[in-house]
Order: sequence, then C-alpha cells, then structure tokens
Amino acid sequence: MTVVKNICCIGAGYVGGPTCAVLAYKSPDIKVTIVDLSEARIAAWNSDNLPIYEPGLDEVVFACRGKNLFFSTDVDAAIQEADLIFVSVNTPTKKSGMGAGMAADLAYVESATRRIAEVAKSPKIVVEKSTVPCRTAQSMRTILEANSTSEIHFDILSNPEFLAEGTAIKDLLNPDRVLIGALQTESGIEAQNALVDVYTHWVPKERVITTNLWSSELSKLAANAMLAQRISSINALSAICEATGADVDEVAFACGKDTRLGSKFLKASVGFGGSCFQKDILNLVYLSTQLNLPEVAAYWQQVVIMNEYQKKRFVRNIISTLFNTITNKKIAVLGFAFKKDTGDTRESAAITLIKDFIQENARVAIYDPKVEAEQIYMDLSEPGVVDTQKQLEKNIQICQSAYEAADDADAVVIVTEWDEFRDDQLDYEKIYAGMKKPAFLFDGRLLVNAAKLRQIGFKVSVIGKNELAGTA
Ligand SMILES: NC(=O)c1ccc[n+]([C@@H]2O[C@H](COP(=O)([O-])OP(=O)(O)OC[C@H]3O[C@@H](n4cnc5c(N)ncnc54)[C@H](O)[C@@H]3O)[C@@H](O)[C@H]2O)c1
Ligand SMILES: O=c1ccn([C@@H]2O[C@H](COP(=O)(O)OP(=O)(O)O[C@H]3O[C@H](CO)[C@@H](O)[C@H](O)[C@H]3O)[C@@H](O)[C@H]2O)c(=O)[nH]1
Repeated sequence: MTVVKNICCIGAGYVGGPTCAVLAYKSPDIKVTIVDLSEARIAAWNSDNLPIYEPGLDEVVFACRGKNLFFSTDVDAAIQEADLIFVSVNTPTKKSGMGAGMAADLAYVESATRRIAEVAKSPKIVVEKSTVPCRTAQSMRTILEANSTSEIHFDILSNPEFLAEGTAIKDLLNPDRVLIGALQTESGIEAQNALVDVYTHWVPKERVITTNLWSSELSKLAANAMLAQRISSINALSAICEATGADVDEVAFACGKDTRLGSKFLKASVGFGGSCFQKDILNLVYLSTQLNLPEVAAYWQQVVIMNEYQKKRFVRNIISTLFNTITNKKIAVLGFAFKKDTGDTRESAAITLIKDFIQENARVAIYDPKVEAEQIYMDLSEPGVVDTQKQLEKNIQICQSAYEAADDADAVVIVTEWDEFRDDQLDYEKIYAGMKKPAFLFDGRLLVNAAKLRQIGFKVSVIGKNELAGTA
C-alpha cells in the first residue's frame, strides 16, 4: 500500500495555496511544499502579508509554515522529493488561436506535466487539481508515460477543487465532498486509495467519492455549470419581477423552500463573476461543440448569455433612470471584487459596468474594502475596457471609503455585497446628505432595505423589485 509522506503542489494561487495549507495543517505527518514560478508570489506567501485575502487563511498558514508547510520557487527539488504532486496551475480561457474565447488554455498544465516528466527520479502520483476539459488526464498520461522507465512509474488522478473564494478555509476544512477519479487499473486504484488516506486525515470517509477519471473531470465542469445556471435562472426571473411587481427575494424564498430545489444559489444579482463560472461553462460549451453536440452547447451557452444580459439590463436601467444620460455625472461604485470577502476581481461584474459607464462619459468613483487601487487600475487598463490612460486618469477616482466615493455623486451603485455596505453598517443619512439631488441608489445585490432608504430621501432601484409595478 502506498503511503504519502511528501507532497508538492505546483501553483501557489487561490487554489494551491489554501488547499495545501489546510492539508498541511490537518496532516502534521506529511511534508507539504507549495511551489510557483512567480518569485513575488512565493515571497508573499513567506511573509506576514499573504498574497491573497481569505478569511481564516492567515491562522492556518502561520500555524504550520516552517514546520511541515513550505513555499518555494525551487520547483524541481520539490518535484523530486515528493511522492504525490498536485498540479494546481491556472487554466484560463484561451485568448488566441483555435478555440479562442472558449477553450481552456492548457499550456500551464502541459508545462508543469513536462517538468515533472523531465526531473522526476522516482515514482510519483500526479494529481490534476486544476479545472480542465474532460480527458485532459489522457494527455498528461501520454507525456508522463513517454518519460517513464522501469524505476519511474506515474499514476494520474483527478481531484478537482470545489472551494469558493471568501469561504475557502471553511470549505476545505469541512467539504461537502472530495472527489477523486482514477484509471480503474490496479495501480490507479492503489494511487486513488493513497489520496483517500491523505484526505481522511480530516474528512469523513463517506464524503470522499471515488470515480473513474473522466467522471471526476466532467463533474467539476458540471457542478459549476449547474451552480451558474441557477443564478442565470433567478436573474432571468428578476427581469420578469421588475416588469410585474413580483419580488425576486420572495420568489426565490418560495421556490427554495421546495426541498427538491433547495435555497442556495438563488440570490439575484447584477451577474455572476469570478475566475471560474464563465470560463468553465465556455469550456463545457467548447467540449460539446467538439463532440458534435450543438444543442448541448447552445443550452449551456445560454447561461453565459443571460449573465451578460443581466449586466447590460442593469446599466440600461441606471442610464434611463438618470434621465437618459450619465455624461459628466458622478457614479459611486461600491465594491469591485467579484463577491464579498475576497480581494479577487477576475471577471467581476464591476469591470463590465464601469466600462459601460465610462463609454457614456460618466465619472466613476470606486471603493472596495479589499481591492488595492493598483489592481483596479490594472483591470480597467485591460484591452477593451477603458480605452486610454488619459480617460482612466480623468474619469476614474479610487476612494478610501464609501463616503468619499459617494460625495457629490449623482448615483450610488452597489455592485459587491460587502457587509459594510449594509444599511445597518453604513450611515446612509450621511451619504445622502453629501450627494447631488435627486440622490439615486441602485442595489445590484439586494443588500439594503429600500423602504428605509426611500424614507431618507433616496430614489432606490433594486434588481428584481419594482414597487410601482407592485402597487399598480
Ligand atoms: N480560484 C478558485 O476559486 C478555484 C476554485 C476551484 C478550482 N479552480 C481551478 O484551479 C486552477 C488554479 O486556479 P487559481 O485561481 O489558483 O489560479 P492562480 O492564477 O491564482 O494560480 C495559479 C498559479 O500557478 C502558477 N504556475 C503556472 N504555471 C506554472 C508552472 N509551470 N510551474 C509553477 N507554477 C506555475 C502561476 O504562477 C500562478 O501563481 C484553475 O484551473 C482554476 O480553474 C479555481
Ligand atoms: O446566489 C448567488 C450565488 C453567487 N452569486 C455570484 O456568483 C459568483 C460566484 O460565486 P461563488 O460560486 O460563491 O464563488 P467562486 O469562488 O466563483 O466559486 C465557484 O467557482 C469555484 C471555482 O471553480 C468552485 O470551486 C466553487 O464551488 C463555485 O461556487 C459571484 O459573483 C457571486 O456573487 C450570485 O450572484 N448569486
């Protein structure tokens, strides 16, 4: 029976860092080394100021760093020492070439796999942790097998990660399930059991699911597609609510009480963001197209189309409410991260909204409690967002508080559901006093009590709610 004593994780990002830190925290008998090509990222992991913000992460890392948890740029040494290697590198949507805008870019997975093949001097269990298209493990196997000898044998497992940002540590300490796929060969099953033993250091055995490799790979894309589909479904309903006077919170609550549906992931919003949902659905759409299943591709594509529609619909409502023009008006954007409790801005709805505001020549003041100004400028300078540096300097202001952002603004737009924007935490009377009148507030997260803010004097518009239609 294989017993894992030394683990290497290639990729010290949002997944590799927290996942393997929790693994080390819960398994003092295993040495865990997390490696990355980025010197800056590794230096940050070795400092007091970790490179990602995630509640509870500091405690976990500081408890075992230097004991059985190490961060390093020496990829080769860590590969050579390890019995088991997680490949947890980025798999972004391809920007150019075949499948551009749809397929996952597997260049990082391939280069990490080639590195393992080149430098390994003993048998390894290689674990695909990155989210990848179904059958990627086959390509990894081909690369590794081409380099295996009688002394060096490689087994490949699929172990997709289901953590959500903002709750990563909670999710990792107490996962709904851990999924491990393997080739159903004697050696594949032995490797699978070795990884089961690692997880059962802290995860109850009944929550560790073992499947074949391809089921495991596809289940990851499937889970994300279904979660995003629920958001697009409730967002589609939010448009009907606004037109009829039905209240999207009430509809979600009533539907969610059906135990067959469940209440989670039914919060209407300005649109889902994050590095995963859109990327993984597009990945599934591409896979379906490649498999000559156009109806299946169109079905999943609609989840993304609805998400884009929701963002456009929100912007259109803002412009029409502000008397059909926002030129030179000041819009305060509260929140830039793609959800609360993270500093991650990848695919954040805020980026799309701000791009549209700037195209209408509005002035935009942004406040987010966890996103650095430098990151905001970087995101807005991406091709196709804010066209010129001059426009960026002239039209964008990064603020240190919600009050500063809202000062003299025509409208406040709540984009991220940070707790500090709630009406029992932020002094909305103070915000109102400082704004131009009429003072408009657009709640893209169903975060505030609209009636309370209307009493203060705000003109409030909330996704999925329309008081006028309701009373008509
Ligand atoms: N972010 C999430 O919440 C989340 C959750 C579940 C799954 N995933 C999946 O996990 C994977 C990683 O996502 P992430 O958010 O951690 O990405 P990330 O960009 O934060 O981190 C990836 C890291 O891998 C490093 N890297 C790339 N190629 C390398 C190589 N050859 N050798 C060493 N280091 C290398 C990069 O420098 C980077 O630091 C993706 O496939 C993603 O879809 C992400
Ligand atoms: O009811 C909801 C729930 C979420 N969101 C939005 O959806 C996006 C994604 O949120 P969430 O799923 O909580 O965060 P992620 O970190 O993107 O996590 C998803 O993507 C990860 C990467 O694959 C998976 O591991 C997780 O299981 C999956 O939840 C965010 O913009 C949320 O604001 C809504 O609008 N309404």
